[in-house]
Amino acid sequence: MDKLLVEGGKRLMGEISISGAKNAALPILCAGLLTADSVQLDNVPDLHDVTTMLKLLRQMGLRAEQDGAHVLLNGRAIDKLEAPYEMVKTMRASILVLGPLLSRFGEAKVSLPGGCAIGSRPVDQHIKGLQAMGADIAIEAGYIHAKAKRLKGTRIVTDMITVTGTENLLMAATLAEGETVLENAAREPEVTDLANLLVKMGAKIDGIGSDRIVVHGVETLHGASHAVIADRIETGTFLCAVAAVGGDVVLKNTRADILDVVLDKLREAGVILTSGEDWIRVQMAARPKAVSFRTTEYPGFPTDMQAQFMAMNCVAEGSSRVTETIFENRFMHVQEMNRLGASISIEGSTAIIEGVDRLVGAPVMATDLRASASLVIAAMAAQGQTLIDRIYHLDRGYDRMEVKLSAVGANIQRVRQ
Ligand SMILES: CC(=O)N[C@H]1[C@@H](OP(=O)(O)OP(=O)(O)OC[C@H]2O[C@@H](n3ccc(=O)[nH]c3=O)[C@H](O)[C@@H]2O)O[C@H](CO)[C@@H](O)[C@@H]1O
Ligand SMILES: C=C(OP(=O)(O)O)C(=O)O
Repeated sequence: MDKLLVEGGKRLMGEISISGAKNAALPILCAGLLTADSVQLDNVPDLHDVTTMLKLLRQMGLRAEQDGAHVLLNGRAIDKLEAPYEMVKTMRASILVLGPLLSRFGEAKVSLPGGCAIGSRPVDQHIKGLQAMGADIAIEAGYIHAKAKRLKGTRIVTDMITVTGTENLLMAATLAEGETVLENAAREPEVTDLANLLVKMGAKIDGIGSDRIVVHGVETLHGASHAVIADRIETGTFLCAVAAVGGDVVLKNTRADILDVVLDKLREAGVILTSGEDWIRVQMAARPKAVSFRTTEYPGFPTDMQAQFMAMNCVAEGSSRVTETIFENRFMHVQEMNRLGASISIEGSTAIIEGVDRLVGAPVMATDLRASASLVIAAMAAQGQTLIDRIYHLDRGYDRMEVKLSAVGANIQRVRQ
């Protein structure tokens, strides 16, 4: 099994190119199920989750040709309307095939995802929305089995804001009969990116980027070309790395306008940031100042950046409070950071971090995707060597993270033990 061996204490200098967003690429690949024409995608990141999604879509009969960041999809010959447990268990985003399959083919069978390290993560809102659109849904032997001759537009108010829930219902609504109103919709930039592709495919959507999306169903969708939006979480992860260890790095192929709150918090920590249309420069010469925050839905502070900021706070001057409001169990990195000498205690959904003068390398274990990234940052800020186990979590969502960081001066090696 692969591990990362990190020698800490190196400053970061140079340029990093940011990949396309995992959380946009995954729903966008599923949108290929909605048409018999070709969908041409660019800026698709090279990640295990993308590989898993392509495998899942191919076994349904979707043709997918991948050449680096280009992916060409064709949904003419789809003949299997099922997402099996073996795939869904390795990637929860597999649930995103449910809406498109049901809407275009009138049937879908998708394994229930089950819980994961960061929380129970039910999909009841996806089911509730599709039922409101007239789907007949049975839960049998761990599978969601959904049928509908043709989905019918309606007004859906989800109990909470859900990102993949909004995406599933949005895709389903494009081919439904009549008007669907999605109230309490997620406003994440990745939802907007998906909606922009759907419009290029002929979907009629109003309110894109707002919490009230109105979809006027059409009979069929056609092919389109689209470049996946930059990964704001990969961007934020590298910004936190520079904030924690110091340096001067330019992040290319990214956008500052989808990272407002994250950039504000970094400035509060003492980081110097400048940006242009598709780049962000991060400079850090001093020890960071501790920053407190609560995670919330976009445009608030993203839960997917919580662990990486905590790594920075571990070595910051002063104490901070970090409250997680989206997932009930997203502090699995705390024990591991404490093994490196951090001083973090947990009170309910709040972590209290007392910044320490130094962390010291030790063996640690990654428990989920962003926890893994936060351990890489903590290890880079620590003295000596840290061996990070279970990095398959990291590979699920980062495009060659250790290669990109090593190119700007980090000392990180992938080892097989
Ligand atoms: C592939 C993808 O895009 N993943 C992102 C997506 O996950 P995902 O879409 O799974 O997260 P949601 O936005 O759905 O979850 C938000 C909250 O709603 C709850 N919930 C959600 C749906 C539902 O039917 N019932 C329910 O109770 C969840 O358990 C969670 O507590 O948004 C999360 C929140 O920004 C991010 O951390 C993930 O990186
Ligand atoms: C939680 C995440 O992803 P997923 O929803 O795919 O588990 C993430 O990207 O941090």
